[in-house]
Amino acid sequence: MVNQLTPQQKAHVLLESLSYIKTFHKQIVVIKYGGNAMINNQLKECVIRDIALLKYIGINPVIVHGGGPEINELMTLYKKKPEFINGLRVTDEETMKITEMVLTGKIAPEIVSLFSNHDIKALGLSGKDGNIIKAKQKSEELGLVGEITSINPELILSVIEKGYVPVISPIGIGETGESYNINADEVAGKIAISLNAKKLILITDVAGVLENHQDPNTVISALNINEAYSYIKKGIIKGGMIPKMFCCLNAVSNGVEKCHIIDGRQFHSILLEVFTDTGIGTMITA
Ligand SMILES: Nc1ncnc2c1ncn2[C@@H]1O[C@H](COP(=O)(O)OP(=O)(O)O)[C@@H](O)[C@H]1O
Ligand SMILES: CC(=O)N[C@@H](CCC(=O)OP(=O)(O)O)C(=O)O
Repeated sequence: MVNQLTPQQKAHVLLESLSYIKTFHKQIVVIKYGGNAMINNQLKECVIRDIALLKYIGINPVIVHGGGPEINELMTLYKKKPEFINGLRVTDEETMKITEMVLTGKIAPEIVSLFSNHDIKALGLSGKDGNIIKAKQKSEELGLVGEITSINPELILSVIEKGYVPVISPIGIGETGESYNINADEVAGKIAISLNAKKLILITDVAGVLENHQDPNTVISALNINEAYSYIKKGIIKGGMIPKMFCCLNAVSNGVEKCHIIDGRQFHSILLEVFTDTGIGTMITA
């Protein structure tokens, strides 16, 4: 499982995992698995194996998955041009159907199957199931993009209680049962808060928050709320990283101990971030 690690890294992972098991037994860790980190099958398999390991040692992972690139692909197949405003997909009725097909019809069942290969029982849940994610329209121009109005953690907690790994698609349900498309980072942050999760891990396609985002060797390994705001003010944190950072800041301001932004393109990034002192991505705390 940890073949790609150096012997020193392996030893460190083992030692750290012993103290981790004590601290984290039965604790909930919410992991947002973004679409950009799903492109390579080998990496996908590796992410699932690492999460399976967390489950084996008694941690309760909850997955919130994305799938932006696959939604783009299916839209293109249907001759629709993906369009974004501030990182959010403009979602008309057809796009909403495509989004649900991809997220709850394809990606969630695929993740469930990958867990099943490791004897882990996982359950795909649309955010609509059991009113997990209630939402309303965010803005006229974005169409069916949802703003979360409430999270009902009941169903997720009972699924965890029964020993399953919940795999949640970022779809919300409106007042009259209509579907809303919601950014997966936003969903992961709100679900982490509602579950009183110990940690929120956002898996993305950059090495972490970078001081100079042309240079992957400038990862900022730890940030607190004040530092994060100052990086946003200075324009160092920008674009797609801003909503991600706000999700983390909101989470750590509301009881989640630590958030991690890590690189899904790197093998075993979850284990390296969680079980080593320095980690490999960016850790955000209050
Ligand atoms: N300081 C920064 N460090 C790293 N990435 C940054 C920074 N500022 C902006 N970004 C941008 O944020 C992007 C990550 O956000 P996004 O593409 O929305 O991720 P995802 O698809 O995983 O949700 C990076 O690819 C990068 O272009
Ligand atoms: C409103 C909005 O933009 N929703 C996202 C939902 C999926 C997602 O967030 O996927 P990634 O994490 O892979 O980007 C979308 O339609 O792409």
